[in-house]
Amino acid sequence: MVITKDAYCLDGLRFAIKKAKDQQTTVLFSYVQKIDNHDPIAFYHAGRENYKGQCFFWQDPKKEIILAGTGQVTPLSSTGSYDRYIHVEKNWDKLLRQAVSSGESGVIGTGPLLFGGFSFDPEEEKKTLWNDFEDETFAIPCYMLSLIEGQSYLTINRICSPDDNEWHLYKQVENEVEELTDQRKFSVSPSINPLIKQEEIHADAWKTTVASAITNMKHSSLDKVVLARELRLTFENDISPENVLLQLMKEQPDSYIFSLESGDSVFIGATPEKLIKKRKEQVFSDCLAGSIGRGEEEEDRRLGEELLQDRKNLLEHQYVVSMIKDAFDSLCSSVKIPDDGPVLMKNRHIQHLYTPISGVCEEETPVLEFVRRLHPTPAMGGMPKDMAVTKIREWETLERGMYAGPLGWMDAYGNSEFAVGIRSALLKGREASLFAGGGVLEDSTPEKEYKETAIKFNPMLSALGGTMNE
Ligand SMILES: C=C(O[C@H]1C=CC=C(C(=O)O)[C@@H]1O)C(=O)O
Ligand SMILES: [Mg+2]
Repeated sequence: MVITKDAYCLDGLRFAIKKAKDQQTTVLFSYVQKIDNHDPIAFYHAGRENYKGQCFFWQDPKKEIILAGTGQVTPLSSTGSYDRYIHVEKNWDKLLRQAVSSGESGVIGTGPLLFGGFSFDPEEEKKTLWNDFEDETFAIPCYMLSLIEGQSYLTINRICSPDDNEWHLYKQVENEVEELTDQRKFSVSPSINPLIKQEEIHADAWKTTVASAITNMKHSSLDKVVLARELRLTFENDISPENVLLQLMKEQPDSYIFSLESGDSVFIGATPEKLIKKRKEQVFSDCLAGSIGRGEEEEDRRLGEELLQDRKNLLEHQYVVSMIKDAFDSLCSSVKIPDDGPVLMKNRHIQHLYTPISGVCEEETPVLEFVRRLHPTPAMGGMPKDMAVTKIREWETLERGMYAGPLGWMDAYGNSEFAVGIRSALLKGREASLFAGGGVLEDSTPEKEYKETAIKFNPMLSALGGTMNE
């Protein structure tokens, strides 16, 4: 990527178009500007007026990086059966090699940035629920607001061709930016949207599947499989993703809050689970598996203690730790895991066993090499990995689509972060499909797993305004 010293967007555009002319190619142009503090949901909302189906939102648990993107300069096309991680990485590298960046360059989470997600299993039989999404749905936004350490940055991205005119492009961008950053237009009032129907999809059949998975595990080398189910909600009016995001930000402040739009669908959620965070040579992941509900003070403490002592949950967690450790060991020169066992991670509706893991790798190691080796961890798939994915394909009746898949971003400066798309829902007009799964082991019971998944629906149920599970 060429970083120009141009302080003005127009100068940078001129440089990019000249480069496109000289090399008879297309050039990704990126301009970054510091702007006055701006509300990311207002930006997202404004973006949906012209770019509905092409917006995204991201907020990490520490609120280090908040992103709201709108429009797509170029979606990364899907090519069928290949290594999808290499495909995304190669296309991204190719675009960056030709890129020109100007303005405030070099700030994490600004400038050219690829945002999107991978489906859980590209070999899953496609029905209709997820037909708006590809197995890898990634794009570079036309406009992006980044909140980094309290400072707002606006990124403008464009693909420049040899015969583009800089004035023409500049005027177009200027008008669009004005519309997007006009906060006066913004009033997301938590509108009343009555719930018409709330339906658990094949709950009894799911319990039967869990029971036969348990039997299967007793007679095979399958140690763990995560089985998921669906809850479907219908509202009177179209669901507003802005309202859902606002609610999630309020209720799940310690989770990743995300939305990824494609066509008429919005994949949205508040996931507590990091898959991989990369800051140059530093990498981090979360081992999160093993769950119990929350209670009033004393009850909550007792539940936490119970979880920390529970053999089944500790084993369910341990499979995740050892798999993530192996993946880190294969790519890192050093790996750190606390040696005093898991601690509790408490969110509004649920508590989990949690072990953080970190490592140091070569700065050049592609983040998607980590994603490839990690996904799906035994918290999303099972153990052994390939066998569990095959069994999920065979046994589950829901369409997972992007649920439990890696979702996140990569910037041009060696920073990236992917979470796993759980505690999530697919919104389509008036309908929401919520997903929740649980780690099934030999000594699971279908009833307990059923209750655990019921609790896991609650973050999305609460944000959408559904009837909460106990
Ligand atoms: C698969 C989900 O959660 C995973 C993450 C944390 C704890 C889990 C568990 O205890 O079963 C699951 O492995 C989900 O929320 O849909
Ligand atoms: Mg569990």
